[in-house]
Amino acid sequence: MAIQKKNAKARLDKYYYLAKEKGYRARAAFKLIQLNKKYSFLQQSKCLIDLCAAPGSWLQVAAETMPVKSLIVGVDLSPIKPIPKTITFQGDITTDKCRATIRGHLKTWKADCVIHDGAPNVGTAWVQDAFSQNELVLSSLKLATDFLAPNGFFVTKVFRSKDSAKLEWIFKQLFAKVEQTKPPSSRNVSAETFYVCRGYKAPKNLDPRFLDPKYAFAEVEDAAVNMEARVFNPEKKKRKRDGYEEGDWTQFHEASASEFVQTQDPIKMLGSLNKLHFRQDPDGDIALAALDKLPETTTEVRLCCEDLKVLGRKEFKLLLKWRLKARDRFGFRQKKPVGPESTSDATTAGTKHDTVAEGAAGEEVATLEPMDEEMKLQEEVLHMKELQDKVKRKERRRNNEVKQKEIVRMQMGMMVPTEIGIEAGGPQNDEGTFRLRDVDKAGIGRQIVRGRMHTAVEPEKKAESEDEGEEDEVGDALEAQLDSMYEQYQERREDRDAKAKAKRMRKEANADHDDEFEGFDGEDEDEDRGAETDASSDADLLEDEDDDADLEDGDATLLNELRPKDQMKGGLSGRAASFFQQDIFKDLGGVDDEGEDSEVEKQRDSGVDVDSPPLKPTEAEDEDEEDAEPMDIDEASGEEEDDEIEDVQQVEEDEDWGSGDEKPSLEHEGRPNIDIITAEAMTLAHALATGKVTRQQLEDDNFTKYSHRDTDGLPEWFLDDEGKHSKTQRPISAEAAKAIKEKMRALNARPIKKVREAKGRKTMRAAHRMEKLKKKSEGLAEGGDLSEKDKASNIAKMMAKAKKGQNKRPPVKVVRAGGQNKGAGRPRGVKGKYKMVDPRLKKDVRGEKRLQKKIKGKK
Ligand SMILES: C[S@@+](CC[C@H](N)C(=O)[O-])C[C@H]1O[C@@H](n2cnc3c(N)ncnc32)[C@H](O)[C@@H]1O
Repeated sequence: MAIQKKNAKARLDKYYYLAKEKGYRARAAFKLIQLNKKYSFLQQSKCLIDLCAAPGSWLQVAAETMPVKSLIVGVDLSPIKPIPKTITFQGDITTDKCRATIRGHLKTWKADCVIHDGAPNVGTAWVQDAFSQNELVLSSLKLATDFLAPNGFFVTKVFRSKDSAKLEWIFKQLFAKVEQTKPPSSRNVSAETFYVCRGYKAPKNLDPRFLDPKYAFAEVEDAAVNMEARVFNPEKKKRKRDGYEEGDWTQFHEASASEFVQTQDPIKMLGSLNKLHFRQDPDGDIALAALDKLPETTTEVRLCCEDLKVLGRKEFKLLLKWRLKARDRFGFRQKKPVGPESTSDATTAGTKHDTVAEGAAGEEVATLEPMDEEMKLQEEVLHMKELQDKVKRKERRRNNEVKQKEIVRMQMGMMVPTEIGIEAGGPQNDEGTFRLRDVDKAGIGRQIVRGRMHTAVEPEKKAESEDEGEEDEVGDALEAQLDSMYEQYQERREDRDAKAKAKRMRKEANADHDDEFEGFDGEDEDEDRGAETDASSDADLLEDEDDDADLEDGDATLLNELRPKDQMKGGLSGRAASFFQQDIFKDLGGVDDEGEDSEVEKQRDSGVDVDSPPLKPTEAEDEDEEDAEPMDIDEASGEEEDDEIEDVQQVEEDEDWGSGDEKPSLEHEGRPNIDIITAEAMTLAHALATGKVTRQQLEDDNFTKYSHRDTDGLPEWFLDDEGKHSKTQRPISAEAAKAIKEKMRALNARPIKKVREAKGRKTMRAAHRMEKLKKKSEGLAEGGDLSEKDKASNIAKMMAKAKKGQNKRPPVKVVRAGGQNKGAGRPRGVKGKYKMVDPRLKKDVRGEKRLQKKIKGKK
């Protein structure tokens, strides 16, 4: 009794008290809480079935953890007191009635989770208990297969026994992931463990035998017992944890010695028996009697037969030898002819069965065919090949992953196409796109060696390109691919960034404008170029620029093409050239003069705006992230400035500049109205004006690596990138920088368009009012009844009123909240501004005022 009390006390651990404190019906609640903490299956489920649920602590946990309005059904042999948000009923989970009842509760639903904590009425015998618990698990699994939704959970308690491995195997066939775990609240002394099975595979057809305990727990023939090991390695004894073998309810097994001699499987007999006897039965066994009398049946043999369980390897050997001799005597043993084959068999077997096999040679020992040398080699080769394939597959997978990542990065705009080439080569191809071999293939290498990149004017190139047509095609395809990728990148960028789009459109507009004046189109150029390349060489063409005018049309086109675009039409850009072709410049000597031209060009290059007066930077320009900020003097440069000038002009035409006198004239006394818009230009102008530099020096200084840059044939992305970073750096003085800064500040200080408009509207309204007033006062003055004094005072009053009303704001109407003005929205019949007040607010305000008065009075 005392012992019983002690045991009962030991069971009242912290979980017991915790369960009491929290109001759970059993400490088992914490097992589910801890399982759920690890696998979070309750939160994910909207429908749950609790098998063997009484007294209901798991149901309590499920009800408080699962989402609201979840369907929770519990069943047990014992009645369950009602639990809020759950449906419970009494039933045996092994019966069809229980299945039908669950079906009735679930209707069309499928369970996301089936939990099972069943325990049969234990206590009779351990093996029996474990078996029935496992049977119960199979029954619960059967129900789970009926009701679980695909990917559902099955959580079950299993008692550790020899069948738990079989159960685990079954779980693994039905679920994607199976884990065994023991929550901390499960007592260590208990053999219970829990299986959490995730991802129900929901097979369409399931063999009923699969979940039948008869088949599921059936013993596999002799697989577990290794008789050979028992005989040849008797010293190595395995502890038998399961107790007696299934179906083997006696401890002692014996057989007659004659049976041992006659058997085909002596090893099995020696491994499983306890004794070989020589006892004669009443009906008699002649073989046994003969055996008993045999001289080979020595006392040692008899002693060994007495207790086989204590024998060692040597003794077993002795018994086997004795058996063979006896069989010889009885004529059972047919010796095989001794040949090389049998010898090799014996040797092979010998290695396996040691010396015992020698005695058994030619009769009972299983023989293995030795592996042929050639086959061995073949197998090795196959193995190597498999290994190689594996490595290749791994490599390919890695490459694919890299490519995949690259694509994702491209799609997310994290990578610009300039980076693609580098990575496109893949991990193996470190040199990537920039391999010299590829460059050479495209013929670019030879051009670089000659010191130029232009491809159109090399006659020998044509021949080469015929030979290397295929290679060029590859290069072209690559280039086209890069171009299209760059276009896609630009489009994406424009979608994201309106400034980029605005910039592109400006650029396009300018390009169109230029084309308009250049007077030839690209296609013609190409054709002409094709015709002329054979006959001309760079050197000839560049030798004498004065001969340009004498050349035929085709030659002129070709020459134009060969020069940088900036130098077209007398050193001016197409647009500038067309500008100076106007009639008004005809009589001006300086315009056509080359020196003048180049001067203008250089001024343009250095930021001197030859066409327009100082302008306020346009909104679009301000926004453009890549254009230099007005204050950002360092970043301004030749080529960009060229763009800048044209941009401003372009917008200037659309801009509303207000009064006409602000609109700049394009000319000043027949000459271009020159203004200085950058610090570089200001510095340059200052240096020229003060004679610090001469024109010659200026020209020399302007001859830089950027002067004759040939951009034809270069991809757009490259040019864009170059335009951003590769710029001429011109010197600027501190004074010039300061002056430009001041100028920009003054420009920025101008009111914005909207403010100007508002002011204009105000002025216009005032003018209207004055007009009205004027008309009224005229009427008053003409009225004959009034005296002059009255007329004057009336007019003065009217004027004063008008003046007063000018600044007067319309009154704010106070509306009482509540009644018909309940709720949101404008109160009915109220126009203009209004303020809602309620009686409470009024009272509060009054109270506040009274209080303030009191405080003041006391002071
Ligand atoms: C450990 S209790 C379950 C405790 C429960 N999980 C809780 O949290 O309260 C085991 C239950 O299994 C039930 N059980 C055993 N065999 C059953 C069967 N064939 N059908 C239904 N319930 C069964 C028992 O009645 C017992 O209530």
